Amino acid sequence: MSWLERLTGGFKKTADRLGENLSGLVKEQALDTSTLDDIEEALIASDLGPEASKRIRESIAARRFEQLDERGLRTILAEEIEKILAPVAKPLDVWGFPRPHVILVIGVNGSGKTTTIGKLGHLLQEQDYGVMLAAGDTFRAAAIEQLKIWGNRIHAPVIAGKEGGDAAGIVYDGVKQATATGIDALIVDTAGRLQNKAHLMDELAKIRRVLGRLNPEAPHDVILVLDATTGQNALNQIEVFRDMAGVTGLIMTKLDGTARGGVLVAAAEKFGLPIHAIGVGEGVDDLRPFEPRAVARAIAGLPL
Ligand SMILES: Nc1nc2c(ncn2[C@@H]2O[C@H](COP(=O)(O)OP(=O)(O)OP(=O)(O)O)[C@@H](O)[C@H]2O)c(=O)[nH]1
Repeated sequence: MSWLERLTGGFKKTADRLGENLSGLVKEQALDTSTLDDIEEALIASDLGPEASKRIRESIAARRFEQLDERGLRTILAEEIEKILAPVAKPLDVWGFPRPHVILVIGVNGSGKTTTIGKLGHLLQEQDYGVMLAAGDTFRAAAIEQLKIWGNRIHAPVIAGKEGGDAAGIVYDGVKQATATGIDALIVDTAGRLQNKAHLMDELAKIRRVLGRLNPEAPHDVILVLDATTGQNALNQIEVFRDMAGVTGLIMTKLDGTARGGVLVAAAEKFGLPIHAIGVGEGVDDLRPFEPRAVARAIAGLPL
């Protein structure tokens, strides 16, 4: 299957849900206030968030339709969603010099962090960048093992230590080795225990201090991985991690398994942070930067 086919397939549940919520709302008559209210509510119920839903409602109202059928409504929705997504759809750029460009990856356990690191590494390799992974989530042995498996899968070296070891030390070793071997991008896994915020903040602060001593510009990116299936919760996580960890961009995963893909639009409108890529599956090729138009049409349930 091509990426576009996987994308449409991935957003199918989201599009179906949106379709159900919107069904029967537009009748063969001019749009009145109560219909606009219903449309806005349907968008909120489809996880697009109050801000984006209101914005879309206002755009529809401003167009002063005499008549609007369901297909017409979907087309406008796709256009409006595209406008919201376009400013934030920014592929990750490996710009840091001296190399390596350091990417810290953060997010709560189970968000798909480790898998995303593997897929992101593969994506950068496809652009001819040399990639190294660092197992900075030393809290669980399984996380270290899983990162090694991904390293094998994409043929990227993995810097890892023992369970319970010092994450900042791993990152230090990672930068040293990446520098020595001419690696372009060092992708660092980090622990994701939000339950113990103070400890997590200390750990991230220490990683930053160590990195800053090696290269004042590092980390060049701090990417938060979000699990789309958690809906509103994903938005709360952006708020918490933005304030705590200085998030510079987002990757949203698991958009394939959920009817809550509208949360991508909510995140874009509410936070305006770059969204570097989206994940629509567990395979190595299932993470990509996205075309705002294609995603908007997939969410609206229109052919791409
Ligand atoms: N369907 C689907 N599953 C995904 C996607 N990304 C990750 N997963 C799955 O989500 C589960 C959790 O992913 P991990 O990468 O282990 O998550 P993590 O955040 O590193 O979690 P810990 O290792 O527990 O810290 C795994 O089973 C992944 O295969 C995606 O885009 N789509």
